[in-house]
Amino acid sequence: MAREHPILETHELTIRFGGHVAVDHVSCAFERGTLTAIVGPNGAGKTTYFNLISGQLRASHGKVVLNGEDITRLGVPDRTLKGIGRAFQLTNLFPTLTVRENVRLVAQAKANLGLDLFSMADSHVGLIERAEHVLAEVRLLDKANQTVSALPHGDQRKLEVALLIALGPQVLMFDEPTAGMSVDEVPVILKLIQELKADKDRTILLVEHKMDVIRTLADRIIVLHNGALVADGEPAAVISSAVVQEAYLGKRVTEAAHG
Ligand SMILES: Nc1ncnc2c1ncn2[C@@H]1O[C@H](COP(=O)(O)OP(=O)(O)OP(=O)(O)O)[C@@H](O)[C@H]1O
Repeated sequence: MAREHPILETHELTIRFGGHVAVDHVSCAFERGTLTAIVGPNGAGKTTYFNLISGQLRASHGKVVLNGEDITRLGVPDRTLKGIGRAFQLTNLFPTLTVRENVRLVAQAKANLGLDLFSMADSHVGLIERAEHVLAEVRLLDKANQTVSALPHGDQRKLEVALLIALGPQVLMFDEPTAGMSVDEVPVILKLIQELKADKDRTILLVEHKMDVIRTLADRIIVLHNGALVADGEPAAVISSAVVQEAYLGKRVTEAAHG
């Protein structure tokens, strides 16, 4: 069977801040329907690499290619429209509106109907249905009528994922999705990401420090170190590789990974 081209590619992607090369000629391809964890020590360039892919930062050199199209020169809104969705970037929730209204507004924006809450939307059955479908996917349908400000923190994070999904992204990017979560909330978000992963049309990139999370979710790990890609492969092989043990994981984290 002929292989499709990867959904997302970076070619020699590089950014310099003054004399410091934060992301250094990173070439990597991400296949449809896979979840790749991006790991590396603090300051390795993981978030900067994410920013270059989602458009928050412009590359000094190299390219970002989505579905075969060079999107390097596009800003965040255009990249979002083309299918790159980044979670937990901003708290975009409307706190005084209900859960359903929040998702419906995003679905409405996606449908290019504008952001007027009181426009035709309430009679717009399709948008409501779309919102409810998304809420069912993140297991929030039973809270559709609740005001966002009254939701527990974990449900607000689920709602953020719902807003992301309502945009219909092909690539979903999560930067430390469990950071700041309580022990009760972590499994909920992990299960949610696992369920999102089950949809083979979606490609997920995950920046994560916790090895147990990576082991649970990732099909593949790439390792950044000093801005450069130093390892790439299946989780077990990458975690046990000498380069990762020495350059990144170290004894302490390895112990944590088995703990
Ligand atoms: N806007 C900026 N201006 C100058 N330097 C920056 C900027 N953004 C990031 N850097 C530098 O680039 C390097 C990579 O930072 P980045 O935040 O991408 O690392 P990281 O791997 O995500 O780290 P962490 O795991 O701590 O979040 C760091 O040395 C950081 O100080």
